[in-house]
Amino acid sequence: MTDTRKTLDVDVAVIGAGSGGLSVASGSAQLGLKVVLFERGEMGGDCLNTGCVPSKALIHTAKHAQAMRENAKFGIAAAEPQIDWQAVKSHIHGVIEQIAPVDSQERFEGLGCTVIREHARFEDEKTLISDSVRVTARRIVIAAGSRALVPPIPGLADAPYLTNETLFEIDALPEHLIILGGGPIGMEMAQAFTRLGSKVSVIEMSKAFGKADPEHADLARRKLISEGVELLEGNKAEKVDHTNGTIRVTASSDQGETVVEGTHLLVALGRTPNLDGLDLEKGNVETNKQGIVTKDNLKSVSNSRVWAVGDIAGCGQFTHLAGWHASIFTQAALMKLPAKANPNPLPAVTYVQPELAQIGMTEAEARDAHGDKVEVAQFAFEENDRAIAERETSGSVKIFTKGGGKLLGASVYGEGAGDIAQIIAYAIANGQKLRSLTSHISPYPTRAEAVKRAASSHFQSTVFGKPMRTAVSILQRIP
Ligand SMILES: Cc1cc2nc3c(=O)[nH]c(=O)nc-3n(C[C@H](O)[C@H](O)[C@H](O)COP(=O)(O)OP(=O)(O)OC[C@H]3O[C@@H](n4cnc5c(N)ncnc54)[C@H](O)[C@@H]3O)c2cc1C
Ligand SMILES: NC(=O)c1ccc[n+]([C@@H]2O[C@H](COP(=O)([O-])OP(=O)(O)OC[C@H]3O[C@@H](n4cnc5c(N)ncnc54)[C@H](O)[C@@H]3O)[C@@H](O)[C@H]2O)c1
Repeated sequence: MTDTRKTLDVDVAVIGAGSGGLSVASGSAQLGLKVVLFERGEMGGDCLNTGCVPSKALIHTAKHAQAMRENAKFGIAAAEPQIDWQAVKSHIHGVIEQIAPVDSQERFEGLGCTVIREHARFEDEKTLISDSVRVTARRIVIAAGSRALVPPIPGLADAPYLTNETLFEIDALPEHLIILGGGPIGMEMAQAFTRLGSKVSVIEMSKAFGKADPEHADLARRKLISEGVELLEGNKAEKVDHTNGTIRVTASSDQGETVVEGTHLLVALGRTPNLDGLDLEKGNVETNKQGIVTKDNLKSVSNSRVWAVGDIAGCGQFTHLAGWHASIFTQAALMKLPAKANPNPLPAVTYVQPELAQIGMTEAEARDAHGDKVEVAQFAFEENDRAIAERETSGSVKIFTKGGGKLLGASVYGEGAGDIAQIIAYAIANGQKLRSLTSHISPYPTRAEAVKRAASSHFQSTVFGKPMRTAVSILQRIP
């Protein structure tokens, strides 16, 4: 049979139109390069269609529902919210539709990219093929993302389980949602569905919010439990079975076996890279369990034409990291600059309410690296006037430094933590020291004042200590 594929020769070929691939394609096209962008599914990838956007839209709905229950403290009659799940889904899809034009085929064609809505795979080290085209490219960027990891837990594959790809499409609110995994997906969805009226049980083999600051994770954990989430920590999911609409998960812990019965099951046990179907051996692209094996500038270790960005680069799964990767590709591959993918610092925000934000090193990582030199500057929202006015005072800002005020990382737990933490991320990224967080006028009353107050607390003893008091008293003699 004759091969009728159209042949294209381009500067940059991108596999995947998610957060990473779209940023690579738009940057490359705007630099005047010839770009082909392959997407086999929806433009926008996970973040827009099945990840960040629908989850945050759902979380916001749930926040409103919870506010109704808690209204009495503001002098408004509290009420149990009536949830119209179909309307909630319309809200979620409305949000996706509103953002979708930014990621659309039309927009990228407008930027000059050739968009091929097909599955791409390697033919050889410099060629990609899909059903209708054969593309040779100077640079090939793999941005094929990841999907929910479904481990070989006996019975799971045969059970009617949900993942982030199906969760936002369910017909009715779950009566009892069992969630496997207490990471960001599990905990964000646990709080949201509990607030919407589902009974939720989370089965987590270790600790929920396991990557967060332990003190802040504990506050977040208690908050979710107080709202009704059943949290089974230290419980490993070992077996799943289902009959007549009931799903049973058997979990094991040091105390023995527990069986949890529910109506729905969400698998949130981490992610696995979308490596299959790419014929990576033909492209001589080395992989491991995390994804494509790259150098520290994201270039493949085995094929110098190939680069990896986003989840498939195997070094974290965040939309902002995928965007950062795209900028590293642009600098390293296109501008030949010595850019490195190691983000400084990487923010990780879990959008439970209140939010839980981690910037750069955790305290434990800081102590591992710098031992006793690590100091913690902290300020609690209990003493923040805005937090008091809004009656949401849980949490604090914690900033981790080493001798001389070098900023290493921070953890913020509290309302708006993701926004507040950006001030610290900016300071770290620009090589500023702790003192720099005290040198601006912070508007009153804002929660972000807590950053300045935390940083200032570090200098309290210097500013108001005995030597300074003595010096000031002497200076008062000067007329
Ligand atoms: C429920 C959930 C909530 C999340 N919330 C957040 C959040 O709040 N903040 C945050 O920063 N991150 C969040 N994330 C993570 C974030 O969604 C991902 O890190 C991000 O989408 C990764 O972007 P990517 O470009 O690497 O991959 P993706 O967005 O997955 O895009 C990859 C694209 O490649 C396409 N593709 C794959 N193989 C091929 C092929 N062979 N040919 C053609 N096309 C192909 C896929 O169809 C897909 O569209 C969340 C994830 C989930 C699941
Ligand atoms: N707000 C955000 O930025 C956001 C939100 C959602 C997802 N994400 C990204 O998606 C990634 C994946 O999230 P996730 O929550 O699916 O994964 P995760 O890897 O962060 O958490 C999975 C959890 O499952 C537990 N686990 C594993 N096997 C188990 C078993 N057999 N029984 C019980 N527990 C088990 C692990 O201990 C872990 O705590 C995140 O790491 C993050 O990068 C980000």
